[in-house]
Amino acid sequence: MDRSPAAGTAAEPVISLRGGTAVLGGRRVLRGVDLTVRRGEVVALLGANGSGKSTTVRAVVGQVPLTDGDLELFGTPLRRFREWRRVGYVPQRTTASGGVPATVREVVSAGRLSRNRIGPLRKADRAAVTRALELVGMAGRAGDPVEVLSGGQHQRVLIARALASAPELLIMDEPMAGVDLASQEVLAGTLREQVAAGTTVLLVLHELGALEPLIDRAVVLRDGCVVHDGPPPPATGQHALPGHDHVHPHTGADAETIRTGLLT
Ligand SMILES: Nc1ncnc2c1ncn2[C@@H]1O[C@H](COP(=O)(O)OP(=O)(O)OP(=O)(O)O)[C@@H](O)[C@H]1O
Repeated sequence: MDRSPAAGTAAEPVISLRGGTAVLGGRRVLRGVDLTVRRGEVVALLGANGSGKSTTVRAVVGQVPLTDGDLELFGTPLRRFREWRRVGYVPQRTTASGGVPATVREVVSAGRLSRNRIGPLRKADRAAVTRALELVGMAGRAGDPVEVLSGGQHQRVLIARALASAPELLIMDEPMAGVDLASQEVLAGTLREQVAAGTTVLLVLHELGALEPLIDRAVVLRDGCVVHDGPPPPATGQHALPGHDHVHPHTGADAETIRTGLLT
């Protein structure tokens, strides 16, 4: 899919990670990762279980400190970067609430806080929250407690929270994992709209599946190192990549992602 800017002008990097090294639990889990994502690109970060995909995106959003290497977001070194409203982040298999009753609208509204001081949302914020809920097909559930939602609906709410700030860069860690087929369809459509609107996207995936038509480039990790950076591996060939031994914990739901062709 060609969303590149005018011929001859390379889009500027939105994410620039050079030689990223991270240590967790006394182990080097990232060992010199280079990752560049340019404006308008859709990049998939692939690799076996434990290869460092989540750690890489957590480092990009400042949640895991780098012990070595350089990281810039929108051309600004991470330590000086303050414009977090430009970034939407959906972590892996998270829950939207920690036991405190919260409605769908409240959770999504949290995505606007980065634009405001804590306090009542302005009219524009309320409109953005409603729009984000509409994007993921959850506007009719705005007043429901998140506890009553299915896993897939929950994920849609978390993605709406990330979209509520209209981010220029959207980072999602395994957005389809454990998500029912109906929600997969909605999420795929939402992502397609975001990409069409020019949003830059970094997706952690364990396989391209139905999202493949959207992906411009794939970066494959193995043992904390980049072993491929280029065209997405063919759908069936991905598992043939050296070192690919991913365990598939969500067989039922994920098996469907391969066949649905939701984005075609
Ligand atoms: N908080 C932590 N403390 C210690 N080790 C950790 C921590 N988080 C991750 N690791 C280890 O770092 C390595 C990379 O983990 P990471 O979650 O980045 O891999 P991944 O490629 O996202 O895998 P998966 O597909 O299973 O999510 C793994 O060996 C993991 O066990």
